[in-house]
Amino acid sequence: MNGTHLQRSENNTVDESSRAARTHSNEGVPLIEARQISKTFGKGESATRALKHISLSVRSGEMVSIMGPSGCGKTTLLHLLAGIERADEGEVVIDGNPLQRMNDDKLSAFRLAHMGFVFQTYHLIPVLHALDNVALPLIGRGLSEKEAKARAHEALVQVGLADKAKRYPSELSGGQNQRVAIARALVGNPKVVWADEPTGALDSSTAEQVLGLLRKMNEQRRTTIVIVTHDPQIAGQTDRIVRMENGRIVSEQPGGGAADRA
Ligand SMILES: Nc1ncnc2c1ncn2[C@@H]1O[C@H](COP(=O)(O)OP(=O)(O)OP(=O)(O)O)[C@@H](O)[C@H]1O
Repeated sequence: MNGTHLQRSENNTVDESSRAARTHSNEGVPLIEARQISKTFGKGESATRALKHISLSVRSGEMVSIMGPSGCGKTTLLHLLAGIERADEGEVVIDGNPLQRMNDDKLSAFRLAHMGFVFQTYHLIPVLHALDNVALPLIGRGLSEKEAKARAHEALVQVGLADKAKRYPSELSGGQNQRVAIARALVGNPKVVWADEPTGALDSSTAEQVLGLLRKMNEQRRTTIVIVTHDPQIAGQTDRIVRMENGRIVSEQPGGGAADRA
């Protein structure tokens, strides 16, 4: 990653960051590159070849969805791209950084500095209220508690939940918890946000709201977003739909998001 750019983004307010993002010089350049990656779980007769020589390139500022039948390898692909799991073969390069050359500590630090995550089941810490959940990645990066909380508050404003800052996950609805998770994903101004079935547990109107927030993040900050989804309505609003079957990519086609931008 370009350290100078990143530092500048971290010091910006939300409005300044979107202005900086619009003039982002890397726009359209590949940010994520997977080259011939494969992954097998287990050994011998019980082995599952989850991914078979997948190559995929995602441009900076792009919003991409990954679709396909259950068990075809979508989550595994997301985990390999994000460095949550390692490929058996091939390589993943994020903004010029080959993930497989990093040891586990470096990889964790890289994820914390440059990536945000949104999961179907939110993955919020139950004993922390919304503000502290959102502040957590910044505390992990070494920001002071005061600074982290100030930025977390801004992020909660962005997702329309400033008034719920002191609520615990158990006191919020599914949609509200997912908005807190999105605030947590965006608070550090990451280059890329990975979202695994972010609307899978939500009703359709709440799902639309959540997708709207991801799209806003993508449009205003030019955050690159990769979404795994079963929902054609969600995928249809992204720039590109990547379809998988049986551990392979079988097609790629433009989604409605690309047309909206044109
Ligand atoms: N940790 C694991 N150990 C063993 N097998 C695994 C593991 N993780 C995934 N698999 C297998 O790898 C294949 C791909 O799984 P993956 O979760 O990536 O599919 P998916 O397309 O995301 O499915 P779904 O849409 O149901 O979430 C499946 O056959 C799954 O059972």
